[in-house]
Amino acid sequence: MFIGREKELAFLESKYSAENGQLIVLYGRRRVGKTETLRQFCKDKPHVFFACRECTDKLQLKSFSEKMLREDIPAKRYISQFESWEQAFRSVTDLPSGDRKKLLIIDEFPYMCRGNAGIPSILQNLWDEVLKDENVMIILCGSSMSFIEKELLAEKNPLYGRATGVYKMTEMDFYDAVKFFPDYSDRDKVIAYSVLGGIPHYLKQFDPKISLSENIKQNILTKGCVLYSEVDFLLRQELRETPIYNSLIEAIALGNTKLNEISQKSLVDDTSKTSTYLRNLVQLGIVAREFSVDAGTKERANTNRGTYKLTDNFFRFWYAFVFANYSELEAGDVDGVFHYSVEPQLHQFASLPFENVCRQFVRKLQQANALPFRYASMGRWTGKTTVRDTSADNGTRIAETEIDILAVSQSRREYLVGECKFKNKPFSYSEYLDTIAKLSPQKEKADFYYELFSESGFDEKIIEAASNNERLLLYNLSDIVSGRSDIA
Ligand SMILES: Nc1ncnc2c1ncn2[C@@H]1O[C@H](COP(=O)(O)OP(=O)(O)OP(=O)(O)O)[C@@H](O)[C@H]1O
Repeated sequence: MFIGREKELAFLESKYSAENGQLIVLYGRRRVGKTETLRQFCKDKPHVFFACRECTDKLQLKSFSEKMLREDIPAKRYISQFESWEQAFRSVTDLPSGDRKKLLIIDEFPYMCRGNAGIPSILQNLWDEVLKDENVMIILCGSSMSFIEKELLAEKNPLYGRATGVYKMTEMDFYDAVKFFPDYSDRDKVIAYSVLGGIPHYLKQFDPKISLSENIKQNILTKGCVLYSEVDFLLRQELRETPIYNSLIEAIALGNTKLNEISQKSLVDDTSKTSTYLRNLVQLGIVAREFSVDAGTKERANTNRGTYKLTDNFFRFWYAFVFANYSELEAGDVDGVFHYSVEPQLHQFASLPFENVCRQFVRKLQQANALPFRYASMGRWTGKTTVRDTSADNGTRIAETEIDILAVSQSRREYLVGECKFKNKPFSYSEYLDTIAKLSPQKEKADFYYELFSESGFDEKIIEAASNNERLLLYNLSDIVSGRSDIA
């Protein structure tokens, strides 16, 4: 069953119905669902779908010719193979499609270019000369992010400026991801998303008919299953020096977030080298460099600033529980690892991804105009604040603090402070007071709203406070997971 991807399909449809030739580049990390989305898009349209292989240029041209000459085009009557790529690409204009667009999809386009570096310039000449004015749509698809971003779309590339649309596919959001296990409880949906993230290939490995625990055991921890070896496979495919990347990712998974911490922990010990390696992981969509929501452009440009987080939930899980227990799992002790390592920590492990789910929920509220104001930026806030400390001389001290969600309006006169709790007890009134205290010094200058998100509800005192305060909004797990915007 095909799930989600409405935005991607709407983008492709809008290009399909536009006049003039369309040259589209669609790319994204491996397993993100590019091929499946393209198949869904073209399933009710006349089209040619060519998947490039890693092979010589001659073989590629031969396979491409066979594919095109299977269509009812004039060339099939007098040749059995195209002599050149120029001739082959030109034949797109002959594809029979009635009055619809002639649609050619080239999947794994980087393989084609690897076999023949001249392909982009052949395509560019033909595009300028003929194709751009024809009723054609050519989609170039690829997963090699560095090739697409640094070469194909770079200024020096012949195809630069020709593409009429460029779309980078990213992982599914929480709301689409949980459609892979519709019968799970809300709590298990959050935990399953915390384990697998939004990559459809990973989500698909879970059997929605069996429990979350059984799925983790059978489909991640058991040697031989797809997800057991996926991380290794992906790193080997995309990067050289996998041992170094392994130690860097493990360092981040263990909670090291700053460049020098990661450098020391992974024993790379050279921050500029570490920074280069991390950049590659960011490009692959495995790691993200985060800044406090109020960080300026100067801070963001400084390579030593920012904190690193694993954005890919599955990688985070894999390094925390598979990599860390590799010998036991290799020996087949799945139940032992699950019982002693995964089960006791799983709930706590989900609390960080839960914050991300709540941010996605806030974004939904904004899209539905269900927030008290429109925010211009939203994210985690980190900074210094004054906290109560009875042991200090004046009863207070300055401490580093974090706010899970801070949304700020364009005028910076409205602030929404969100706190997320994924735990087995209700959000308490004193935790609410702690939240209020975090940004207290600036409060007089702006309007503050509080939104609290809790897995296990709220204590009576907060519920009463919220009933008398329209600037305090409470959201339960079922509100957040359903994504409904009419509850505020
Ligand atoms: N929207 C979706 N709904 C359901 N299953 C999906 C969806 N997208 C992808 N999948 C499944 O996830 C797996 C990976 O998808 P796909 O092959 O399209 O990814 P890709 O980005 O083309 O990967 P690669 O670059 O590694 O070839 C496939 O088994 C596919 O069936």
